Amino acid sequence: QLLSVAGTGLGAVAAVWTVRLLGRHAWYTYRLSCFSKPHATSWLLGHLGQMQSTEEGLLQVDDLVRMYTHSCSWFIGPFYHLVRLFHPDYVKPLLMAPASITVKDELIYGHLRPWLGQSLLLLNGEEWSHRRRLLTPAFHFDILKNYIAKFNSATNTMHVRHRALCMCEQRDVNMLILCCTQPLLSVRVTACGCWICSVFQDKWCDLAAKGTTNIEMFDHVTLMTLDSLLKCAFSYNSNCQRSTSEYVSAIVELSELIIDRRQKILHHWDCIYWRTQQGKRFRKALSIVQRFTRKVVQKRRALISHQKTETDFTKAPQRKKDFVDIILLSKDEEGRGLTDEEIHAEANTFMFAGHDTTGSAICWTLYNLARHEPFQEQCREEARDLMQGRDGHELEWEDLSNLPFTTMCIRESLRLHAPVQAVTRKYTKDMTLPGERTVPKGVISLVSIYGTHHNPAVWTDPHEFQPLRFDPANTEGRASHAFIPFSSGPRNCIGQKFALAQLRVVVALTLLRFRLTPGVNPELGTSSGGVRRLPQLVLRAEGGLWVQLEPLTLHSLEELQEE
Ligand code: HEM
Repeated sequence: QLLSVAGTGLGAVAAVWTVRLLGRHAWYTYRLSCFSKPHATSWLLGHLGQMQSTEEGLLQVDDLVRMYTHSCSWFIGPFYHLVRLFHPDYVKPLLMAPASITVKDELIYGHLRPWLGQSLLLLNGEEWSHRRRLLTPAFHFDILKNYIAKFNSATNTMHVRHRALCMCEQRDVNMLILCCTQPLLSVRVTACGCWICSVFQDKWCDLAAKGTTNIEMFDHVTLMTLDSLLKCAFSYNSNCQRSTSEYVSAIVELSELIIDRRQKILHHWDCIYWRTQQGKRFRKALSIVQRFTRKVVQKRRALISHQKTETDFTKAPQRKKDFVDIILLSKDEEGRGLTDEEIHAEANTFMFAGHDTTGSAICWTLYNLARHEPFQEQCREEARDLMQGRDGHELEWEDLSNLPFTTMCIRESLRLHAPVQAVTRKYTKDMTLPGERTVPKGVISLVSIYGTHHNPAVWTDPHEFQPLRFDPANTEGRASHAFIPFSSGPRNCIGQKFALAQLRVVVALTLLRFRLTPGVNPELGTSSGGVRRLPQLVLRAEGGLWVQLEPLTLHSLEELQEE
């Protein structure tokens, strides 16, 4: 009897829930009728399963943009209602809306919360404004200048031939590779009998010297961006480009698990996810990352409290301020700083938001230049002119503004292959768009960066790589929100100057040292001209992005002093 009462109770709750869900669905369908709606599978399931994170998914966006020019509505079962926007005039009012009425929706951002916590990327309203004010100084030019040497050094590590010092004579030696138990592990014996056992990863010059000129860029470049972020955030030299780092592997694993979770609808529910294998792996990787961040922050706080004043601290010999130093010292108007918990969240966000995005931008820029030899040559000439008469192989802060053509190529690549394909928002009030259309409060607005960057109503030949679009002489009259790789408005990317600085350093140094041509994916046997784009957390390529390297200055590279 008890069971049947419980059953009736549950049935009643389910019925009320279903009626409410359908009522809500009908209401949003009515409110969104001012937007065009692409063909849906049914009145109930809508466009469920039609949005794909594949090449076909991007081609589908191209079709929507061609057909609807500025926007359309979309719904995923009766659960989620979206407005998809892909025209600057429609994107602008939403991105420029005050952050006080903007909410990051949990559908896209919720899975990041266990890792990033209450950080700038995920906060809303007043808490977000307060945090943004506190963090903005950490991205000031004066701070970014200090990072240029770290960008150079991380790039050098990616490029140069590994040098080993003979233990007894303290000089370079030719090494014999004795055994290779794993692809990366090798015991190396020097001519004089010293041995060095380490986990090595061959770098671009090593590979080229061994005759491997066809390389996949994503793995190399992602490790390089992680290496430099660790140096900038924590002054930590992880050596992760040469040997395995537990922390770096954990970050890579977390990013992969987030993509995996997004794609499995049942894994969206915490009560299911944490019981799965993936959930358990996520927890394990997370604990490694959190332990690392906690340790660095604790150490640094202790160091600061040992210094009598802030001035003493900043005057501490040799070490320039890193991201953690700055956020540990930042105070609001009332003298309030961030708690340890908040600092962990921001440091984790810095690593998450900075590594894949910049890595993707670097790979696609190099790929586009590999496919366009004359543009590549022009960038190389620009970099050579800059370095002429110099002893060093390093770019300096002042050099960055003297690479106008390279910067145009980077911008064009960010347009054609934007690392972040879309951002989403919910608004706490109705938002009016051109043509008397209204996005009702609570509906998800999906700002398609890809769609806006490939909109033929905005860009001529949108699928062509044409850097001169970004020549100042050609940008006049372009809509302010036509180019939005870093989003725009109050919640734009706080790290964009950091990313652009790193991009210029990596691209210029790479072109000074290597000639790039399109590579061949050995598994698919296709040249990278036929690459299939893969929009995940950031834009990648199925089977990787391959280029052919031709070293231009091997001799001088070998002379480079590694840190
Ligand atoms: C090419 C590289 C990058 C691209 C394309 C990029 C793109 C973006 C985009 C589109 C957003 C808006 C996200 C949203 O509204 O949901 C964003 C936000 C953000 N980005 Fe970046 N980003 C890049 C590099 C970086 C770097 C290097 C850092 C830090 C070191 C960073 C830190 C952040 C943070 C903290 C936010 C949140 C800002 C806020 O909500 O106030 N990004 N980024």
